[in-house]
Amino acid sequence: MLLPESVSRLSRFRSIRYRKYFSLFALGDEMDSNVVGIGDRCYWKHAEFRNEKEASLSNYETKRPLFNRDLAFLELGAYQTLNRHYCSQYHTGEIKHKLLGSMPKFVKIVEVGPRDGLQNEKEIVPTSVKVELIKMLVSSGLPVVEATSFVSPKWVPQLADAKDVMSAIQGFGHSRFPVLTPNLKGFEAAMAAGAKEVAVFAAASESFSRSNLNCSIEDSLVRYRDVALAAKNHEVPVRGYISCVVGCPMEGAVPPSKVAYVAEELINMGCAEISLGDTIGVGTPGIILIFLLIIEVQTAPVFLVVYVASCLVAVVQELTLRLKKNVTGFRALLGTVIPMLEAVLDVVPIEKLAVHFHDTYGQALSNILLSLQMGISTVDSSISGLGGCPYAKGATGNVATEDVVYMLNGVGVKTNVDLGKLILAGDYISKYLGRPSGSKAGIAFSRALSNASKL
Ligand SMILES: CC(C)(COP(=O)([O-])OP(=O)([O-])OC[C@H]1O[C@@H](n2cnc3c(N)ncnc32)[C@H](O)[C@@H]1OP(=O)([O-])[O-])[C@@H](O)C(=O)NCCC(=O)NCCSC(=O)C[C@@](C)(O)CC(=O)[O-]
Repeated sequence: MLLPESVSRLSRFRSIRYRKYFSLFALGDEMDSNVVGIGDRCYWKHAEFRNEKEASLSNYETKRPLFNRDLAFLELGAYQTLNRHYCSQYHTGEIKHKLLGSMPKFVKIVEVGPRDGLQNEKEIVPTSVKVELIKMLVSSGLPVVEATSFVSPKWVPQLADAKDVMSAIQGFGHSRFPVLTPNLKGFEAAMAAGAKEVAVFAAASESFSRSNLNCSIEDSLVRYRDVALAAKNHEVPVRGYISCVVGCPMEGAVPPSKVAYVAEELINMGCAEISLGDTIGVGTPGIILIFLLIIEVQTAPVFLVVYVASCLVAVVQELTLRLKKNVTGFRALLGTVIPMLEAVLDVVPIEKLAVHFHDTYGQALSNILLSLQMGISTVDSSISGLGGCPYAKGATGNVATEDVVYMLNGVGVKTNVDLGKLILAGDYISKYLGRPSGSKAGIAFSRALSNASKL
């Protein structure tokens, strides 16, 4: 089934009153094993309302009726409505569309909410809440949940309970729980607390390195060589973060060559994975995609129009910036993420790269899609879009995990993450923090859930 057909079907579905459509849809999937034949499972089901009391569900392709029920039975309410995320799964088969041809089939999501998310909270979150959040994240199927940091509690008091968090989550599910370690002291504490993976965090900007680590880039790399050596002796994998890969809150634009330099140093000291952090969320996907998309836009309007619009905003923002700085030429039109990724790809194998986008300017999903099209298959994100770095003023949260999973479901890329359970985790932490979720998908699902409970 091709993307354009699915998209036009999706848009037709929207004409149906959404509350009822989604309840029906979810029920259709739930009843797959008993009621719906094998051949019907992979196709969109078509919900039709004959009158205010009855509805029917049919296989959209074959028009085979699946069942007719009265609405009272179909509108089972909250549980089914949570499953409305099925609407983002346009098909379950192979991705064949040429625009999506280079996308990976599976994306590993690295959840950074409990660490990156909670390190920036004004009020310190109690250990029990952190532990419950991690438990919920694990139960959603996330393969990696970054649990905490073994950094100086003077610098990040929010994570001073790292040891207690680690001891409480031992034995939780099958997820991996890496932790941040800025030096040997942190590494040793992490090992004593039972950590089996660690991460070091350098920066591509000198000023940011000093404000985050109180040392130069070179000095941080010296420390990290010690950590990497100790980790090798313990047979513990090390992830290497690089902050400010496109822009720095103090220095402005960061040259791709600086990012590539730090990436190469981290790889050479033995890091198993390099995560490229757009710490202040200024990266833009660039105009190249727009040319590509204009060719495709006639065949897949709904999906692409949204994407093109966000690219256009990015380009206007980029051009304005460049004009202000008197920079001209084609390079400006490339955006900032493509040149940075290209420079890093010269020195790090693609399978060792991860992207870590903050959503300060609303560019994170576009940048992620672009990175996937370039072949990257590991994406960092944070539940409910929590986060920011205490040493990067103005940086808002990371891209929300719920939004990333929703988008990946929509383009048929597997994550093995249960979106319904993620939404519950996001709801839990947002309620605790007493503010709305930073995830658009999370807010939409929660609203639908509360509407359904009123049925
Ligand atoms: C690196 C240091 C420690 C240097 O900080 P310093 O003050 O230069 O270090 P120091 O060696 O002088 O130590 C100061 C005190 O901290 C203690 N200390 C020293 N190390 C540790 C440790 N590991 N664990 C516990 N305590 C430690 C040390 O013992 C001493 O205690 P005192 O003697 O004064 O009582 C400090 O700058 C620090 O902890 N920085 C961490 C900042 C941080 O966590 N930032 C957020 C994470 S990075 C991020 O979020 C970006 C990322 C990864 O998400 C990607 C992106 O988006 O860009």
